[in-house]
Amino acid sequence: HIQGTSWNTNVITYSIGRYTRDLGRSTVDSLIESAFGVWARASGLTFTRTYTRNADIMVEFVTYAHGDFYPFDGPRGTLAHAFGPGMGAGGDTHFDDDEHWTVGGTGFNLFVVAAHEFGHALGLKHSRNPESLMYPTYKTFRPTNLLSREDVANIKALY
Ligand SMILES: COc1ccc(S(=O)(=O)[C@H](CC(=O)O)C(F)F)cc1
Ligand SMILES: [Zn+2]
Ligand SMILES: [Zn+2]
Repeated sequence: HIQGTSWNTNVITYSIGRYTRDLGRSTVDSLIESAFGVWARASGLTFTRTYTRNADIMVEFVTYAHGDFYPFDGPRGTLAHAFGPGMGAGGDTHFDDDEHWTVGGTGFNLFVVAAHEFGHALGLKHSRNPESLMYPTYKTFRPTNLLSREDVANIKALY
């Protein structure tokens, strides 16, 4: 995973490939859009959805081996991963479809996990601050203010 690099454009395209069956497509679409919106507000970046496979960030729900060197592991464990900025697989974000993806309540909150992964897709590494979205372990966040002051400072330092 290329870390620490950043995109050299302010308009970043994304495309959604395979979906999960845990949620309706329009629900997934809006959660993904909202997760990008968290970073757009803090960075001034613009995220534009396209319907081609050569978008900067390809978003997919996959299981086990899925075409990169990071196969998923079934339920729990790794929930998702994202490549750092770059051509080709750079930025691509994969969700383990063996997890139960939810809007809230039991299972893993897709909005929260996606916002964390998109932090990686934009070039952010993990934080040691448990209050930060980029802290390495999943927890339920107050969906109102997902980003810590540190998250905001780190994305502003990159863009
Ligand atoms: C808060 O968002 C997340 C926390 C932890 C994860 S993870 O447990 O899947 C993590 C992957 C990651 O940090 O992106 C682990 F190393 F696999 C994903 C999203
Ligand atoms: Zn993958
Ligand atoms: Zn992470």
